[in-house]
Amino acid sequence: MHANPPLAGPLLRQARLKLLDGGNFSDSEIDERLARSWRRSLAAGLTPTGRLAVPDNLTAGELGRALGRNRELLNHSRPIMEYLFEQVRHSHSLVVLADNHGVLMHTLGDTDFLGKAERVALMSGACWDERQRGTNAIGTALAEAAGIEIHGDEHFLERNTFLTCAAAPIVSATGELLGILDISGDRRSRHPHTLGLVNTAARMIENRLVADACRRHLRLYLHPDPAGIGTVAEGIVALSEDGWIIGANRNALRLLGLSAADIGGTPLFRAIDTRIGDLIAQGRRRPGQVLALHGHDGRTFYARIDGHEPRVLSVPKTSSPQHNDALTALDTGDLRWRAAADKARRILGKDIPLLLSGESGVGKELFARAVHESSPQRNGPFVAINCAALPENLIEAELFGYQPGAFTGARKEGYIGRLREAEGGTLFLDEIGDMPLALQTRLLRVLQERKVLPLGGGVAVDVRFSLICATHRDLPAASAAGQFRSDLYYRINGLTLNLPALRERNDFAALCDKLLAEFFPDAPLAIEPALQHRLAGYAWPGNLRQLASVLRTACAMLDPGESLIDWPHLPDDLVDALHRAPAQPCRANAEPAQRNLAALSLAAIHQAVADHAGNLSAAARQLGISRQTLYRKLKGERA
Ligand SMILES: Nc1ncnc2c1ncn2[C@@H]1O[C@H](COP(=O)(O)OP(=O)(O)OP(=O)(O)O)[C@@H](O)[C@H]1O
Repeated sequence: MHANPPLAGPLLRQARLKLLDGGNFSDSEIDERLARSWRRSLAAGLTPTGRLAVPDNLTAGELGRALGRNRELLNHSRPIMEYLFEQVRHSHSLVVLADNHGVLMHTLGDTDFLGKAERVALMSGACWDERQRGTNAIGTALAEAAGIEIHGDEHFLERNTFLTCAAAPIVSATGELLGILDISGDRRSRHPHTLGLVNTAARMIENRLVADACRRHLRLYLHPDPAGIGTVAEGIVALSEDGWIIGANRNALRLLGLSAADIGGTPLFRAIDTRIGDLIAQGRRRPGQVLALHGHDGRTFYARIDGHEPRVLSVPKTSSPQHNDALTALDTGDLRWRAAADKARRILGKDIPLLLSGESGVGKELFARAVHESSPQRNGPFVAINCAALPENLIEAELFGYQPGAFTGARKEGYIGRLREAEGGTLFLDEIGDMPLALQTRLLRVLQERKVLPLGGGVAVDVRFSLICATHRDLPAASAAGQFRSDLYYRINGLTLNLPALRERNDFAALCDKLLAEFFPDAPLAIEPALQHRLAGYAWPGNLRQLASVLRTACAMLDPGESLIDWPHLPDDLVDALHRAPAQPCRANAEPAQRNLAALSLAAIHQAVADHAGNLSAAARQLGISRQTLYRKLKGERA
């Protein structure tokens, strides 16, 4: 990130005159990023003196949903925006946070320098995407994914040339651009250090977000100088239990010579000459102390280790979707899920059996299907067999097939069996831990010899398929207890992946959005933010299966035209369960973004309803209003 060199006034003026005169400026006359941005603005059909075609502000409902989606970004940004505002308080400036579409989420500061129209344009809900407003610091920082200053005549639209703005991107632990932090003011108040200030503040927000997103993981806080640890310049790296980098801030990527694409697909020892076991041991021996680590190129890093307790380690999280396959389509951002998908991709087409473990309903079968669809044999069949659901007397015939007339009741033409049906594709054996012992022996033979012998004799037939097994049982323990053949266990677990329970995932909001979009692809549905926060804190014993079913039911409860899911749409048993569960603190609701009376009162209503787990009478009592008034207000908001 660097400031674009301030353009010499006459040169810029010349280029601008040509821009105004049909866009015939020469790229070499101006900064290259500015030239790219003016070209993009022209390509979007804008003219510097044109009017904004469509009013582009979000409606209150749309803004509410956008705020809900960006809750974490907002929570971590607000204190730093306040700090930033203190620094620029006397310079007639605004501190602005925009989401990754350029929509303003939160603004702080002095609007006296703005006329009425400009005030509207800089309110929460206004969109500053380059395609709508031409070159401007927020839109251009988004398009360039870099910090940038846009001053006066560098703005594309004449109407914005009274501004001076500096903006910097905020990037997640997995390398995704989350939003933009910006300072905008009157062009006469330009200060040479504003961009540096915004860049630093954006890094501070980013570090808070990364540390929070990775709080359940082993984390390294790194710097080449021990005194740099704990400062805004520190690198933060999150590691999975087996030492893979599953999250990092941009400082860490730069220090380690990595890029965002390496997150999720790189073990730490590729960058640093150390093993995860040694790190954990050192962290335990010298908690909180700074260790010296060495890069393979001889460089020394200093690091503080955090989160090295095994309990903490066993609950890891996110990295970045760099692939365009069926697994990516299921990826909603959870670090641990994504690390599992990254590992699965490494064995695609390699004849290594995959064993999926995880609680019931975490999505093992969907994961297995996505592995198949991402693999070279995706055009072959995917044959799924639930070993727990087949009657014991039929399972053998079902799996291995049989010769004509092999047993009473058999089809007279015989049957090739499910294993042979999987030829050239993937065989998915669900609940493999529930397979009877005798059948385990036969299955082991098939897997070893790659041949199937049908019941009733005949010749053994060659089979070729990829094998994925799934279980919610502890197979090593079942092997030790003699309930599962240990040789079969070793045969099927070429790679074991444990899929996280829903309560352990960090992508609850994104998962809800995905499910709602699946149920109603044409209508954007959302969950009321305070309710969503409450749902995110629930234990979800049935995991994704339960969440999908709850959301499907809630959608069915919506009145025609309604698009916001709230407490009255939830099934009673879930409301009861939430009622019994302790309420999670709801910070974002305690700090409403829209600081006007109506929004404050609505926020108070939602907080009260959430505090009483959807019990409207109790919420009304707490608020000192009648139940009917409360209901009317909730209804009125949705109308
Ligand atoms: N990533 C996902 N996106 C959307 N829905 C999902 C996802 N994962 C799981 N589900 C929902 O959860 C249900 C259960 O998923 P799945 O059958 O794959 O889980 P499982 O772990 O194999 O369960 P079991 O152990 O009980 O067989 C699916 O039918 C779907 O409704």
